[in-house]
Amino acid sequence: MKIAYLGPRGTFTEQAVQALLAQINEISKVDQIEYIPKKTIPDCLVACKNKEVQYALVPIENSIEGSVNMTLDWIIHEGKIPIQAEYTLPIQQSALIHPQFNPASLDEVEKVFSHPQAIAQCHHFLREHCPGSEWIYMKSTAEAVEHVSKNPQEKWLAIGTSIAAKNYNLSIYQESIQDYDNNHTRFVLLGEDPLVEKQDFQDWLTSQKETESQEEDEVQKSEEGFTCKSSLLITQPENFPGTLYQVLAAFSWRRLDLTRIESRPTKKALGSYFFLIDLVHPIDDILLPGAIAEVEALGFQVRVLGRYPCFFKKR
Ligand SMILES: O=C(O)C(=O)C[C@]1(C(=O)O)C=C[C@@H](O)C=C1
Repeated sequence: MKIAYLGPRGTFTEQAVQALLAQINEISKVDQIEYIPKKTIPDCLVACKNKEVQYALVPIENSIEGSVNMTLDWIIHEGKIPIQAEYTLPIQQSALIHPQFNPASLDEVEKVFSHPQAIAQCHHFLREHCPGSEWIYMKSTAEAVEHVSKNPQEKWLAIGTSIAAKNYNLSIYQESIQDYDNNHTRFVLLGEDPLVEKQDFQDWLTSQKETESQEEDEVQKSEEGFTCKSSLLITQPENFPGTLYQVLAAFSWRRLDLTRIESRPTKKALGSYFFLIDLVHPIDDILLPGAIAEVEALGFQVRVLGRYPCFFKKR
């Protein structure tokens, strides 16, 4: 089985894809996996659409920076590949420099390289510690680390993972430089077929709850049933007043728990939007089909982008 992810080696996405598949493998054995690094998010998704790989793992949302619009827009406009799983990874950004560059302070840094999401997560740090620096966006944090590693003579800094620092022989100047401690990125696995059967996931959850050594928040999440999600794309019939209210009412009176609502441009006209809604529910939710039917009866189109299990990093 082949899975594309945003590479090269040493990205956060690589950490996420390996951790997700390890968890899935605990639930039901998966075939031998070949991880295929791709240079960009669209490259991952196109490889999946063209069946060069069976699955693609891409970032979709960060707790500091918000949505990864490239992923959202591709899912909406380009491909009809369903979401099969979600993985949430804590993100620790590190300031990395070449071992030959020995600055007295980061004031000396002339250029900072990283992925736009990573730079955005460290704005305060960069303004305070590297005020004169130029910020240069790369396709991934690992690409930035690799670039700095190949230019020992430069006064450059990369923002990336400590694993990438090791892979490319950079020194870790400072760890955990993101502006907010609670930094998490959600990733989604896209593919035609589910990797985990419902019943297997249910059995696994039950066994997790029974394990006393479980981390507190994991147990809480499982007990609250926050383990299965549905993502819906809702298109409004026309822009008449109160449309969003009508959609929300269908979920609200059924007490369906929305975790995210977002509008994205339909790209047809200024002011024309899709609504993207994520909700958490028990694995066998019986209320959701009724809510979808009600929204459709109001004249909206509803596309289910996926109904999938959610995983997160065990501490
Ligand atoms: O550049 C990487 O290392 C990635 O895996 C991409 C990415 C992203 O696109 O959000 C993943 C997690 C972090 O939020 C920063 C960057």
